[in-house]
Amino acid sequence: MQSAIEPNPLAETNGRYEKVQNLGQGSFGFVQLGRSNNSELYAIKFLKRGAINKYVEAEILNHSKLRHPHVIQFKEVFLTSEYICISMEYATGGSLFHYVQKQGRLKEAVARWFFQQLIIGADYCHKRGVANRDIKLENTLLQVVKGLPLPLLKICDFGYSKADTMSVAKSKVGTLTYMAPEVLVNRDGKYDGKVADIWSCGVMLYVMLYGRYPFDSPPGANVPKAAEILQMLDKMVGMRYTIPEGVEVSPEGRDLLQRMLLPDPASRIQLEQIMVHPWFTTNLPPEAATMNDSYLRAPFPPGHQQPDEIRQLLEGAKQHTAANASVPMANVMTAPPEDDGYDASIENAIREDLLTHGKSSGNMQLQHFINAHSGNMQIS
Ligand SMILES: Nc1ncnc2c1ncn2[C@@H]1O[C@H](COP(=O)(O)OP(=O)(O)OP(=O)(O)O)[C@@H](O)[C@H]1O
Repeated sequence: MQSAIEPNPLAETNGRYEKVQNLGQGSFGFVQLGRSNNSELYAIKFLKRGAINKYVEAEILNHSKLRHPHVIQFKEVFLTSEYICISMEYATGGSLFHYVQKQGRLKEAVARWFFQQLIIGADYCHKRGVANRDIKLENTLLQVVKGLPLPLLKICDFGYSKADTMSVAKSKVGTLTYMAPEVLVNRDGKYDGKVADIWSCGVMLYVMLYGRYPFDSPPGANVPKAAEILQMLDKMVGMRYTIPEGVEVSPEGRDLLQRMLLPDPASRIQLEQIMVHPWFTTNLPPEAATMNDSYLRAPFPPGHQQPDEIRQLLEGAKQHTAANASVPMANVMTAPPEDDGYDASIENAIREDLLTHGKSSGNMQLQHFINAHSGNMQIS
């Protein structure tokens, strides 16, 4: 039975979707399982219409551009009086985070199975011009497929409403553990998101193989202190990640990890190189190596929502609240508001603090790294 406090926005869709159950709550919205009027199940993410800003918009548009077996399939965006709703493929197997947590750590062959799919999915996204910027075990879902010994991996969550990197740090300390060092210190967003994704994939591989994070995240508080982030950054820059005792990983696996977790983004291994690395190519089905060429060429099916249509829908949603949501979209197209509602002051304060602490730490290697990547060459 529907509880009074559980929202059911799908009731407004005139039977297009009906709510089946709640799937979960994120920092910026909630997700429900819905059944469409042709009896298919979809995961539907609900974000408050007022929460739409340029980041949410970009991320929804990015997701809509992707069509690949290792990316959660975007279906459509629609509005209810209070929410913007993103309908997408429903992954039945939970997140890879829970899978790894349950097993403690994964055998090398199992980790490779997931990692190969992660990299092929990321390569497709990058070739479509989309960097995920929030790759982590929690954002990779599993699809159980009959006849397959292990679930398929699906990249999901294109950073809806949290594309700004330090906003992630503020909202969820855990995400910091996947963040590339150049992202942590960067002031002006001029890092390469695709190269940063490779770092995050390296952290994921490490966690799958060792059952722990390579660089401990700052403890406790919701908003981590700059000094704590600095300790983590120091380990990243010095490549001091812990190798737990008693865990055997092949030399090829360790070599790949080391190349992915290189602090200097320019020296970090690239996706094309990962895809020919001997650890990666072991047991790789021959068709997997070239599958992205076909997916990049494949046309979208008829009826696929076009970017302009999505933009128009979002624009309408931004302009109109519950009270006047029924105004036809054609009547609500006006210039986007200047203020997108995003308050960067806390993030900026943490970052400035971090850079100041780094500057005065006396650690030359750290200072050098910060100089090179903060976007402010005056720190010396
Ligand atoms: N396509 C999907 N299929 C199945 N479950 C999903 C799907 N998308 C999201 N979920 C589940 O819904 C829950 C909420 O997801 P959501 O993306 O809103 O937040 P989150 O990623 O858990 O947290 P945050 O927003 O803070 O990163 C999660 O448990 C997630 O696994």
